[in-house]
Amino acid sequence: MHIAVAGNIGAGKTTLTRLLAKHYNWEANFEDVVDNPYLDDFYNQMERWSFNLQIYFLNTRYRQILQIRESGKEIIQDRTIYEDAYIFAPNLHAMGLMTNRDFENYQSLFELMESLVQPPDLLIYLRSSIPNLVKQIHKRGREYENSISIDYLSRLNERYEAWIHGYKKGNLLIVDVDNLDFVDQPEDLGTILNMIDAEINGLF
Ligand SMILES: Nc1ncnc2c1ncn2[C@@H]1O[C@H](COP(=O)(O)OP(=O)(O)O)[C@@H](O)[C@H]1O
Ligand SMILES: Nc1ncnc2c1ncn2[C@H]1C[C@H](O)[C@@H](COP(=O)(O)O)O1
Repeated sequence: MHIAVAGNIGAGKTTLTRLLAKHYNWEANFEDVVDNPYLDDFYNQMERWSFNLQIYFLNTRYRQILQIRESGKEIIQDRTIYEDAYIFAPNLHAMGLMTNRDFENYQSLFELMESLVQPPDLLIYLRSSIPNLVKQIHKRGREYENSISIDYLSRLNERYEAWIHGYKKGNLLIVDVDNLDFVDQPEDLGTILNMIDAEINGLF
């Protein structure tokens, strides 16, 4: 079984992935942030590093999906390849931070990869307002993320909402996280677990 957690920067994906992996005894697969060789440079100079970063994420995410399916284990994944290809990359292109030829090249590679992978059995989308994202990005305190603007987050959020609205690849659970403190309030985590239990029971 492949469960994936999707959501904008700071929505709580990594935190929830950890909690769910522990609760259900699933294996957790995280995205490559600490060892990412481009992220710091990207936030300093987006136009210069956007293509490099997108190829890096595409490569690492694709390898993750292949490994998830080959393992046959129950795995929860922190962010999907669809978010790279349907949200981040087109947003950079639309903002003039990725050239047409780089974006076409990227899309062509993604189309090939997409034809070879299966979507998750369950996608959990963490929906968050911009003020909540800003608060949680600051709480996390990664220095290179200080340059993230409200405009950038808002554009991403609009693309997330459009993507989720049309998501038909598999089962989808939407969780509004603005008023859910699953870090310090056990009953809020309980609310999410009940929602997930209902989804999982419906899968089998
Ligand atoms: N629902 C929540 N309630 C309280 N704190 C949260 C919640 N979700 C995330 N956080 C905190 O916000 C910060 C960012 O969360 P994180 O899981 O790293 O987000 P993401 O992986 O989506 O970027 C972390 O410090 C985390 O503890
Ligand atoms: N595809 C991506 N393009 C640009 N930036 C990305 C992409 N995927 C992740 N990121 C960034 C956003 C954050 O700064 C870090 C970690 O993501 P998070 O949502 O905090 O888990 O990588």
